[in-house]
Amino acid sequence: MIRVEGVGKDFVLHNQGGTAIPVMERAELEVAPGECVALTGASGAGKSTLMRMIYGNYRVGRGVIAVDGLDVAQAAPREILELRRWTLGYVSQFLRVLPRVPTVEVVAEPLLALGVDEGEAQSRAEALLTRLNIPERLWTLSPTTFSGGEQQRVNIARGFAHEYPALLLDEPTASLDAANREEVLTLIEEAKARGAAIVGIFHDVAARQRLADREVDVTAFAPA
Ligand SMILES: Nc1ncnc2c1ncn2[C@@H]1O[C@H](COP(=O)(O)OP(=O)(O)OP(=O)(O)O)[C@@H](O)[C@H]1O
Repeated sequence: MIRVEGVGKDFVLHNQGGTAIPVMERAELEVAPGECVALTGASGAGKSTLMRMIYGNYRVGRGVIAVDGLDVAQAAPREILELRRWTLGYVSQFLRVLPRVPTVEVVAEPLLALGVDEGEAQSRAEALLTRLNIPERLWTLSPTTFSGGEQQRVNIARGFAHEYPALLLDEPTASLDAANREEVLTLIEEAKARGAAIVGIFHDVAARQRLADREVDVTAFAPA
């Protein structure tokens, strides 16, 4: 479902005379449906960079990144948007939303974008918010003023609203208490069980050991 082959990347520092800093070389990764692969390696090793390339946020310098058969490295922006709508979900560490949009709409939005009926999208959003212990009185408010943990749970609810065949998870349990962490781990296990291919960054070692079928240390992809 996700295949990374011979991927390399340089960051070009435009504000420093266009200096090119190589950050990755010969990256390889393969994730099958129903499998969870954890990216490991010290801070700065390139875990987030690889994940952002898979999502199409960072341009791929060299090599192939195929997601459900689409080469993200060569795809047109329109194809990447389609891939994100239907196939590839991404739960980043931080929630980014438009101001004044109610929480329940933030969560339902990926379903509405797929043409799911409004009532159905709303009830799926409400079920996820309930599961993730976001009190009902907050559903009609914008999440912009929520606590860090509440925002993270809204972000997770949004990322799990549609059953994406492939998921990228960046520290999904980072600021959660024990009960909510458990709920999120269960959601991820359910996604695996229905066949989602998952790439995750988990600094939470116990979470990583529980969820990951394999670990890939990105330090191996450091430029020589
Ligand atoms: N937009 C950017 N421009 C220039 N350099 C960048 C950019 N993004 C990341 N880097 C550099 O690429 C390297 C890898 O960073 P990355 O964030 O991928 O590491 P990481 O393994 O995810 O680290 P952490 O665990 O701390 O999040 C770092 O040296 C970082 O400074």
